[in-house]
Amino acid sequence: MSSEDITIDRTAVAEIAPTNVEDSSMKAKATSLYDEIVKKNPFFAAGGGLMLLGSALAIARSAIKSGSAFAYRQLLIDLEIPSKDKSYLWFLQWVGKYPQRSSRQLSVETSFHQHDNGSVTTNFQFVPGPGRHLIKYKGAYMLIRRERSGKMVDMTNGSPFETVTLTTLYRDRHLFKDLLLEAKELATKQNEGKTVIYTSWGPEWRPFGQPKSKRLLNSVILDEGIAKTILNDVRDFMGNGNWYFDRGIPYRRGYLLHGPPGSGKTSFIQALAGHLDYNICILNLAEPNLTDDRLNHLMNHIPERSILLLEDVDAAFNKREQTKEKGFNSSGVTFSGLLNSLDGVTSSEETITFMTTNHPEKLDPAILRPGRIDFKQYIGNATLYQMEKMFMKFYPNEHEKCKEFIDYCKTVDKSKTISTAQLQGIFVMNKNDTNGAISMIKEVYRN
Ligand SMILES: Nc1ncnc2c1ncn2[C@@H]1O[C@H](COP(=O)(O)OP(=O)(O)OP(=O)(O)O)[C@@H](O)[C@H]1O
Repeated sequence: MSSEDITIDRTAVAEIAPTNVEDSSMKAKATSLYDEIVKKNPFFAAGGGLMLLGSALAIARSAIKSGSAFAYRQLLIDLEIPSKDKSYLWFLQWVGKYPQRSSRQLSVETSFHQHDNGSVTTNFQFVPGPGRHLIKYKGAYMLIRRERSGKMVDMTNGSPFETVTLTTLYRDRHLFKDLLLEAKELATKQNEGKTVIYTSWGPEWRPFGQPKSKRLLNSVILDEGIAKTILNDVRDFMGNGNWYFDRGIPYRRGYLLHGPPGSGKTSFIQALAGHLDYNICILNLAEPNLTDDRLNHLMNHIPERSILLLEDVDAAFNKREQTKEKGFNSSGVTFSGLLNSLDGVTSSEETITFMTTNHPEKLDPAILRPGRIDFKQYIGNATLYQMEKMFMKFYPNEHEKCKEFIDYCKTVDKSKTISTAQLQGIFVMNKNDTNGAISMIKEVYRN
């Protein structure tokens, strides 16, 4: 080190020295102040200092917490799908088939698939069970949380309420819509060419079993011209939406099919729904725990593209009689409840309601007014026309035997009738035996 350096250093020391003197006196003051406040103060001695320290830490922790919640809100986005929403089942089906998925908690969903030849296969689908799962969708990671509410149980069907929450980066939020549309498309594709039959589960409509292969319209044999007349009327109604809207008339039409049991009323309505590419919502008004409120709610929440079928509509007209064993023995639906529900259906889509009854004489004339029932059709027991058609359907090419069968039926007293369901039963029991079918019908008529 040169002498010049030493000189400079000394000068620097000389400059700094007074400051250091000031500093050390300040430090001494601070120390004595600290001793005064902290060491000699009984409050601090009693742990107040620790309390202050704890509070400072708590504040810091809550600041970190709210900071991270803020960051979460800014960076991530959640989508909740409750089990009551339509898209819930679509999503579970979709994710069950999604390949890029990592889940360790699985739930099984068993379904039966009926093939066209009638055989049934069982399918097990593994869907994410309650817990956390991760998927990668269109390049974005999504966390799936499926949660079951332990306390809240859906009283109508005993199942716990569930939610699925999807979480992803805020910038990928548009993918939620893509994903749900994809799930809906998949569900629709699975139902293509099939008829979904909905039944009521408490206040909601739920698919009953797997979608069924469409029943061909001509497989239900009604008396001459009836099927065509009904089909034309429904088609005409469906094609005239604007006419109704322009005149402010509710866009709905009610049909009543009445007649003896087993004449094909329900089968025809199901086949008609399939023919029009509609699903069907079936509600039996004789159901003992169906109330006016439930009926009203269900009728106002019909799934899209569905025909509503109210079976045994006369049940609403039964007098409430009390029996010793069962209390009130009629259904919970009242006549005025049914009328209100029929009048109150508010849907932007068309509403097609079919009603069936075996006892039209029990219906109050109030239900028969247009707007409630616009089209009434009797579907009776088998006529000769239907007998011939059914015989030829079961035994194609057996023209001779068909003639023999019909000739015999012509001789039978007109007061003796047989339902088409009974007739089908005879043919089913004699699959390849026309003689067996002929002798069996003779037997039936004799008794
Ligand atoms: N006209 C018909 N053509 C073809 N099959 C029929 C016909 N009528 C009845 N069947 C068969 O009989 C069974 C019962 O028919 P369906 O339930 O449709 O009768 P329904 O008139 O609705 O009876 P209910 O009034 O008791 O409800 C079905 O398997 C159906 O296939």
